[in-house]
Order: sequence, then structure tokens, then C-alpha cells
Amino acid sequence: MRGRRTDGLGRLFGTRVRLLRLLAGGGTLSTGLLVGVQVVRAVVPTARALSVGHLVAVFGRGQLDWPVFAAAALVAGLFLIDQWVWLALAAVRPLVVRRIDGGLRAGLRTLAVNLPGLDRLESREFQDRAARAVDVGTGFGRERSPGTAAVGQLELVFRMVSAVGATVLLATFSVPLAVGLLAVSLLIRRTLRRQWLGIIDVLDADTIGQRRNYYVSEQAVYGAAKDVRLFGLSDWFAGRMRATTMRTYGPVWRRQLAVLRRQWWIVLFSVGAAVATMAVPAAAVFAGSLDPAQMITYVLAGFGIMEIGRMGEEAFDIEYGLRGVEATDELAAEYRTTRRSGSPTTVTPRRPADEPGGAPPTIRFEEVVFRYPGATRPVLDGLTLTLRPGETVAVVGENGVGKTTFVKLLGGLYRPDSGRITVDGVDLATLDPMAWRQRLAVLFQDFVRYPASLRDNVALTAAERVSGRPADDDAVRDALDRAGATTLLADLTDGLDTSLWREGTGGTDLSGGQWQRVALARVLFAVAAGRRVLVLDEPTAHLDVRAEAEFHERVVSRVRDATTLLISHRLSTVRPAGRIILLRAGRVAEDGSHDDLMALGGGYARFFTVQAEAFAARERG
Ligand SMILES: Nc1ncnc2c1ncn2[C@@H]1O[C@H](COP(=O)(O)OP(=O)(O)OP(=O)(O)O)[C@@H](O)[C@H]1O
Repeated sequence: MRGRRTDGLGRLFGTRVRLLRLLAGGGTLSTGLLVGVQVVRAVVPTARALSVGHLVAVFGRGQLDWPVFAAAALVAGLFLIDQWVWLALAAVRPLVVRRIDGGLRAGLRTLAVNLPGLDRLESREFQDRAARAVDVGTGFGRERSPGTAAVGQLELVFRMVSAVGATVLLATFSVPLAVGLLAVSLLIRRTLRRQWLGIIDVLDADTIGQRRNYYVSEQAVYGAAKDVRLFGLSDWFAGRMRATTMRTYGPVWRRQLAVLRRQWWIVLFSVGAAVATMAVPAAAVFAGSLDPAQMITYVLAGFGIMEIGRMGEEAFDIEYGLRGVEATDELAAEYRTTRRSGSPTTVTPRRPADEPGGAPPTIRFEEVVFRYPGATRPVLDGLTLTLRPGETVAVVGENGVGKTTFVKLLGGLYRPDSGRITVDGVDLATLDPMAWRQRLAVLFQDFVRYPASLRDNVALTAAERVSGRPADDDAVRDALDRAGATTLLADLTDGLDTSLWREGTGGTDLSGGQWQRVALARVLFAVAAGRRVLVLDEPTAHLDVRAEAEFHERVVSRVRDATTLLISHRLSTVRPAGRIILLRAGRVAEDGSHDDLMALGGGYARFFTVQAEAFAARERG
């Protein structure tokens, strides 16, 4: 809970102005229309009070002439306008809201994409803020976002204008009554706001609610669909959902009950204000100082003032959406600070890396130490290693020893805590990260299955090859062929144009092994496009035995002019590599050819023997 409401008036005013400024992002025409509608809504109550009073006055003359009809038409017209503005509001409001939210999200997207490393992106702080910034908070069945907050603020401004207009009108009869009614109404509003908005703090502090959505949608419907059916997990999911719903809404319901119990004095004040609104003008009529027509005008003006005491939805819109605006501002400010301070995630362009297509570089890890944020132990702990241009190096080691982490550091996705990584003698930290990455082609263990055509799935990661012109289909076919996906291509009815997005229209899906071949073709295409460091993290994990056996011959040995880094637990993938490195405890424990390491009789030899025995046993069995 942040206690924003106890902050000073200056800050409150500042945030309100910030919300109004957001309206500029809603588009000139739509925002202009919205303002127009709000002006009409603000004017209607006072105009209605005057027009009804006027109608009664002209009616009282006892003649059915044109002034009577004109006054009646005015009252009816105002009634109709009041109805129509709602229609206009329903059309324009969402447009303005979407535009404001879209603009803020686009800014956030740019910010996230431009953060060069993953460390900031993965930090809990960043993720909390990003989640808050794009949260549409459907807690009370109504969307709340920065856009709705800005529009709500505009609505509130005009509700105030409307109340002030009614106050001025009533003040022509009685200043104390007008000012008193306005003061009581504002007090009621302030109290209601304080009472009800506490609920937003309860919802806001709730991260379990987000997990609730996880049980309902993401996992239950798609990701875990097979498990749910095969293991009969639907009751488990439903139970988790019920439990998290109770944890989320239990406190909210208790808070709502507590607020309702405290409404008695608000009722008293409201009834008192309503009685005064009617009794004071009525007394003046009895005293002969006011005629009945004027009395109606002033009574209606009084009720017009009291309208501001009603806390509309806009108060929730403002308060909830403000959290998104604040989170967006905090992210933007933090990003600016990061740029200025030149911290490890700075995006300031530095020395250009060599262009793609040159010779493979010499890469050195010098005493590199790296620990994930929040982790107790370093994953890499004094890693020293040189990758010479054009060599094929296999990296092996137990699960979790840090092989993928090593690749992430090589890609500049994280920076070492100490030590350094050099590229042809130049510290990687001083290179332009984007340019450096254009020299790498990395197939991660958890490669991405892009919802796009087969052609795009292969060609899109070498954007420098295809940007501005259509992908070279021969090069795409060649990459697919080398990845062993020729049969797959032949089987697809639309060839390279086949959409691999099953959820999309006419799309198809592939098996795990087929996807792996497509992902492999992607990095081979990138190497053919000039990338000079090829990294293959478990590239044979999904392949069948024959494809695995052919892998070195078909794929690795045909890679020219690039350094190849192979990470695998499979001996047939690792063994033919010219050099094998065993990682242990965050450093290089063994380094040499297969024969060297077998002769050493250390960890690699044990790893090899266990696998070879298991394989032989399988063959015998
Ligand atoms: N983003 C992350 N944040 C925190 N810890 C992480 C993160 N990614 C990996 N780790 C931890 O770092 C360690 C090394 O992980 P890494 O993925 O590099 O291992 P690996 O050697 O590639 O393992 P495997 O053989 O199972 O693929 C593990 O203990 C893992 O839990």
C-alpha cells in the first residue's frame, strides 16, 4: 500500500495534470469530440434547472401560446440531449482509451526491446512494473487502464464544472445554501472515495489473482490440455482456482461489508442536504419572496450540486489506471537513468563490431564469474577459455552446470560480474551489442516456434540477408536440406508458404523433431548469410537415432568459415568434435579431443563410458 491519498495536494494535482496530458495521445478528433460531449454533460443540469423553472413560469400565465411550446421544447430537447450524449460517449470513449493505452504500450515495448541484456528484463522489479503498466485490471468488471484513468479524469473535471455551475445558479438565491451544499457534497465524495478506494489497494497488492487467470486460461486451456485430460487434472485446476479466488476476493468482500456498515452518517448528511435543498426555497415561497417557478429552478440546481457527492466509476478508473501510468513513468525514468549511468545494461552505441561475413573471431573468456540476480552461488566461477577461429568445440557437463548460461554471456545477454570476454582482443562490453549479435547464429535448447510461414521461420533470424527484399528461396531450401528437412518440405502442401501457425487460418503444426530441423535450418541459413559463430545447444535432442548419427556428417562438417560451438549430452553429437570441454563447478575441468579426454580417465571418460554401456545394454536387450 503506497498511501498516495495521504500525499500532499501538490503531488495530487501533479498526477491529475499528468492524466489530462495523456489525453493528447487519444487523437485530436476523438479527444476533441470527447471534450465536446463532456461540455454538454456539464451544462445540462444547470440548463435543465433554468428551463424547467421557465416552463413552470410561462405555464403559470394560463395561456397555451408559443412561449409555452418553446419552453416545453427546450425542456424536452435537453432531456433528449442528455440521452444522446451517452450514445456519443459509448462510441468515442473506447477510441480515446485504446489510443492512449496503445501509445503507452508501444513506448514500453520499445523500451523492453532496446534493453540489450536479459538481466533487467528478468528482474522481478521490471516484471512487476511492466505487469502493472499493461494491466487492464478487470477487478470490478470494468476495464481500468491509463487510458480509462485519463478519460475518467476529464469526466471528473467536467463533473466539478457542472457542480460549480449549479452552485453559482443557487447562489443567486442563497449563498450560504449553495456553498453549504457544495461543501457537504464534496465532503461526502471525499469520504466515499477514501472508503471504497481502499479496495483497490487490496486488489493491487494481490499477486495471487494473476495466478488465478493462469489456472483458468493459459495452462488449463492450452499448455496443459494433454495433461489435464490424461491425468484427470480438471478437479485440481478447479480447486486451485476456487482457492485463489477466495484468497483474492475474500478480503475485498470483507472490506465492502465494512464500508457498507459505515454508511449511516453519509445517509444522514445526504438526507439533510436534500431536505435543505427543498425546504429553504419552499420557505421563501411561503414567505412570499420567491415564486414557485423559481423554487423549482433552485431545487433542481441544489440537486445538481449534490450530484458531485456521488462517487462515479471515474474515481475507480482514475485510481486504478494511475497505477499503470506510474509504473510506465517509473520504467521510463529507470531506463533513462540506466542510459546515463552507463551501467552494464546501457544501450549507448559503442565500438562497432566487424560486419557479418568477415573471418570468425577469436573469443576469449578470461576468469569470468557470473551469478544470476538473486542467486546464492555463481554459475560461472572463474571460467577461462579460448575459442579459436573456425574450430568446432563441444561443451559438455552435468545438468545445470552452466552451458546455456555460457552461451547467453557469449551473446551479451548477460554481462560477467567479474572477468571479461574478448572478441579479437576487444572487450565485448565495449562493442555495440546489436552489431556483435549479427555475427552470431544461436540455436537455443528452447528454440522458438514462430507463428509464421516455413520460409519466415527459416529466414527471419538473418534479417540483414532478407531485409527490404524477399527471402532467397534457394538459400532457404538449401538450409532446410542441410538440416534434413527436405522430406518435410515436400510433404507440405504449400511448400515454403505453409503456415506453421496451427491457431491461424489454414495453419499446420509439426512434430518436435520436425520443428528442431526447421530451427536448425534457421541458424544454418544465418551462417550462410555471413554469421560467423554458430552455437548449437542440444541440436539433436528431438532427432531420431538415424538423424542423430548423421548429424555431424550432414550438418557440422559442412559448416565453413565459422566457429561452431556444440552443447550436447549425446555422445554421437559430441565425439566427432575436434575439441571437447567439460565444465564443472563453473570452470573448465577438462579440455582436449575425445581421445585425449578418454586417456585422461576423468569426468568425460566416465560420462562416455556410462553412456556407451547403456547403449550397448540397449543393443543387447
Ligand atoms: N534466468 C535464470 N535466472 C536464475 N537462474 C537461472 C536462470 N537460468 C538458469 N539458471 C540457473 O543457472 C544454472 C545453470 O543453468 P544452465 O541453463 O546454464 O545449465 P545447463 O548446463 O545448460 O543445463 P542443462 O544441461 O540442464 O541444459 C542452473 O542452476 C539454473 O537453475
